[in-house]
Amino acid sequence: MTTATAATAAASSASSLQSVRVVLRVRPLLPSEASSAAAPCVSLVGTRPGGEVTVQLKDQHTSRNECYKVDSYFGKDDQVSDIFDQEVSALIPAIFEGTNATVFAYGATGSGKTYTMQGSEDLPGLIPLSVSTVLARCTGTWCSVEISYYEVYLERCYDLLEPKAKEIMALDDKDGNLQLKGLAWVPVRSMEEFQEVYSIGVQRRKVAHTGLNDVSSRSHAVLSIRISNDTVKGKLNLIDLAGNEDNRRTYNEGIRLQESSKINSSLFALSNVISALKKNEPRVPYRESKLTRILQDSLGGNSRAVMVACLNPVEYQEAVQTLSLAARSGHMLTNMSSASKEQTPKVKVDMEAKLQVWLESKGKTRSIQRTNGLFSPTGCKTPSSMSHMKLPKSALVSSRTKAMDRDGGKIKKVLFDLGVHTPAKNTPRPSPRDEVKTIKKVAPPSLAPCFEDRSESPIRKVLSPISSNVMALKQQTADDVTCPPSVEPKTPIGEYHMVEKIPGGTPLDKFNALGSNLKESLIQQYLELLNVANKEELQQLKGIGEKRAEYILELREDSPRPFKSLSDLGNIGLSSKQIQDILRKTANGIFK
Ligand SMILES: Nc1ncnc2c1ncn2[C@@H]1O[C@H](COP(=O)(O)OP(=O)(O)OP(=O)(O)O)[C@@H](O)[C@H]1O
Repeated sequence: MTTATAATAAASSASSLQSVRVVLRVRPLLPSEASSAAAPCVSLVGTRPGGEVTVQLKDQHTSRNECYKVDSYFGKDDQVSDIFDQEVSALIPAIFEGTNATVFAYGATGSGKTYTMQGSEDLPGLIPLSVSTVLARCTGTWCSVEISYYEVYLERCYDLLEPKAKEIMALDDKDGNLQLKGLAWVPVRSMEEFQEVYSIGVQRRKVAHTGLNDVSSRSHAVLSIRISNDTVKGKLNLIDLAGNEDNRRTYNEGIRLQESSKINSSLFALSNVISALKKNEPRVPYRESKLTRILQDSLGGNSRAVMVACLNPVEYQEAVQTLSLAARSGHMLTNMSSASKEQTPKVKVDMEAKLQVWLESKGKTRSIQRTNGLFSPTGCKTPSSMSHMKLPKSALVSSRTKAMDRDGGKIKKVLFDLGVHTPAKNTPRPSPRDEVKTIKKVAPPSLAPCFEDRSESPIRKVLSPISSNVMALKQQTADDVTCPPSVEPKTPIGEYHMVEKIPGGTPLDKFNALGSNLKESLIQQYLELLNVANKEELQQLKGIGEKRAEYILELREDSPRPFKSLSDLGNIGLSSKQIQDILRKTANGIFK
């Protein structure tokens, strides 16, 4: 057992008490990634016996870093069987008492969700491990086991066990209970039977090659195991969610972009549901997406859930996005590097996630390079950091690719060959030669190769009084864990003070200072207006239409003052050029 698993072992007894546990799974570097100059962005900084684990995300290109708390952590040396033993197996006895449970793998595309849920021949995932455990428990009893397997694709449900992709309808019965009309339940009595049925379904699932994953899942796939005996029926849902996608990186177009927009909005809806459940809110928004609708009887109430948040260790932005959405689920974000930072980053991240969903639901994407590249310390990417954009084919053959192999029209039984799952200590680990070890450490890149030349950009000049006041933030401890200090650019908010005197300055210096202060004042007033104006007033502002005004009001519900600096305008989908235009027109208006 590794250090991380030892720390989480103590937590496993506590796991049965929580309704939603969030566990972090960081996959190893793939051979194709190991050769790039990327260093891991995630590290374990502290554990508390029987309690949470603190992880730090750190961007190697900037000084930005964040700490999050999760219920447990599984690193590159941990196996899926460790996750099963410590987090999932505890859910199984409850389904024999009629309680439903859900385990879902959540994360960006290529972060290892399918690897974790489905696994491979040699290293079975949580799905086969769960089925074998359930079957073993049923041996010698009157209990029957059935499985269903379906996917949610473009907001519609399709049965993966039916030869012709049959659509399933989610309906309420007369008692108000959810029924998935048309869904096939197939009895399974052995792992062989399960393998046969499941591998056919796996091949029917919609996957496609994208810019980030050779075999990217385009749907959420739900494998349900239902047990029934004379008195009870219980269900365990095991869900391989489609990856949260950043279309700036995937280069998705057409149908891929449409898929991606639905994927992202349904994941966002899922995080809203979990957030509402965690906060015990009276209304849980199950009906916001098909995914949450079909999980209505397995999320909430006395059901229990485990969210496995999967991370690619070299993708900082993705990691932030994954952990912040998981944090929206009421679980994680607890510590930033200073008291003053405590609120802003969460708000920013939530806004980012919201904006992404909002824009993508309208078929648009936003260029973060254009907005963040100018204003944010995270936006300046070096060519080496962009090397992930077109990955060569992975040297590892994905489990799904293997599962999709055909041999003379006959489906190969390649998913796994497993009887009953044995505890982790007996599970064969990969031989040392199979382990991916190469993690390169690189010197921090210089700022020179940034897309935007900060010193020359006209808007950068306009913004210089704001973005230059970078200050070191105070180090803060989270319980006994310390997150390293960080710096964050801050925009002064509130009273604006005109600099009246520049000691020793020439009349021209004074005049230039006045101009710069006027610009700053204008920006501050504009931001302030966005923070306080009502919808009608917002609509009258240049560059803010009705939809954007509504969106601003929505953001203000989450955070009273969401606009603290110009970079926050990126969060309402305004590019740097648009911001520049707005400010220029506003300034022109003054002199009319
Ligand atoms: N723990 C791991 N150890 C070794 N390789 C892994 C691990 N996790 C994932 N991989 C490899 O990483 C690649 C991407 O994994 P996977 O297909 O599971 O991602 P995903 O999150 O399901 O992506 P998508 O959302 O696009 O379907 C695959 O080649 C897979 O074999």
